[in-house]
Amino acid sequence: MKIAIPKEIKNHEYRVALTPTGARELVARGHRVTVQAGAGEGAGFPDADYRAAGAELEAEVARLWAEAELILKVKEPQPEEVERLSAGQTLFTYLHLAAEEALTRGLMQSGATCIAYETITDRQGGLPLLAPMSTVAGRMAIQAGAHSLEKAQGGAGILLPGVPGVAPARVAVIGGGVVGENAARMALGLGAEVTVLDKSIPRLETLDDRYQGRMKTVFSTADAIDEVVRESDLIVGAVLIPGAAAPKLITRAMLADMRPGSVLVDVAIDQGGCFETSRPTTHAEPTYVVDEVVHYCVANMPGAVARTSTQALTNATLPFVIALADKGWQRALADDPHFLPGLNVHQGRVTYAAVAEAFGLESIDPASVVG
Ligand SMILES: NC(=O)C1=CN([C@@H]2O[C@H](COP(=O)(O)OP(=O)(O)OC[C@H]3O[C@@H](n4cnc5c(N)ncnc54)[C@H](O)[C@@H]3O)[C@@H](O)[C@H]2O)C=CC1
Ligand SMILES: CC(=O)C(=O)O
Ligand SMILES: [Mg+2]
Repeated sequence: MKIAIPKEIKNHEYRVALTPTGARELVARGHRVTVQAGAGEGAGFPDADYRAAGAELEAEVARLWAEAELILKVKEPQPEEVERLSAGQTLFTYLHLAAEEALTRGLMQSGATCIAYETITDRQGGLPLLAPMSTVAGRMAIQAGAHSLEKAQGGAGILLPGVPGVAPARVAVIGGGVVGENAARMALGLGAEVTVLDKSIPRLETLDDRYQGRMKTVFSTADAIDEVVRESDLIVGAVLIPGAAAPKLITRAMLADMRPGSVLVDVAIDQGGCFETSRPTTHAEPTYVVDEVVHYCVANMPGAVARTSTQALTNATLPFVIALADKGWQRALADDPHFLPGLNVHQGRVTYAAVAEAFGLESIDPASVVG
């Protein structure tokens, strides 16, 4: 199969969808891998490494897209990329469609088959292609939050661990899944006082057991959120309802209850964000202030640590890429009930119910298109 790896064009996105190691695996199976010249540079993978792995390099981006059967990317296609997509092609990348109606409609119009990393499932009920980047983003959320608490960034001037004689900061994490656990773990490691809120009792049990009560676990209700809003220096938004737009858990009115200089890090921003005042930001300008509360809402946090993230992403995606390349998308999805929910859009139809619901569109069962 002809597989193309474009250079990512989103603001400060340095990841690439495939490492040279991944390219070598595909080439060894008889596939033709074409990488856009310079695509791996931001992640520390020069063109020569891809060439050595048996991939071809292409400098002309229009030709790269036009000749591909399967396109592998990291971030959702930007408008000029949507225009390059055509019927008969398969796109495999993060899509987060429930947060972006124009993108959803653009992909429908392209006629292409669009498979999202973030809605593929596993036997344990997890999201195996989201998990590696959630791990990265969760860990980064505390670095970003700690930096934002500095006075020069608009923060309250609070050091997360405190010092002897001065209390540590209070950190609340709303959503105790992969992002949430990793954020909480980093905050604990830095010596902050940590509370995790989740709606899932089994998840709270796991966290309580794993961290032996070192973090406070709280069932997530409106009352519980009111309380952490009043008490926290840093709040991380890490909720997810798979494939759907994130629920707004902190409203603008509630910001009045936060101390000036408190910080909100909305990791769930890629699904629309879980705070009413969140809007997507970029690594170039990651924060803004509303009602004296600093907001950090970068939608591609792992892009900043592109080397680590690219390796972790390829480790997770490669088995699925191999299945797509070896079998074609229809057989690959039909053979694997956990791969099938990855299908979001096919030939103009939405095949993921939560995405269709977000925009009042009709969805069709993905099983009906794989035969
Ligand atoms: N901004 C970025 O660069 C990145 C963003 N993300 C995003 O972070 C979000 C979280 O991802 P994961 O941790 O992997 O998901 P996950 O599925 O592992 O965890 C989500 C948790 O939220 C909980 N939850 C749902 N509704 C809740 C509520 N009302 N209150 C409290 N908890 C609630 C669920 O029970 C679950 O434990 C997703 O939107 C994901 O796309 C992930 C990676 C990078
Ligand atoms: C999950 C995602 O959107 C990212 O890693 O950028
Ligand atoms: Mg986006």
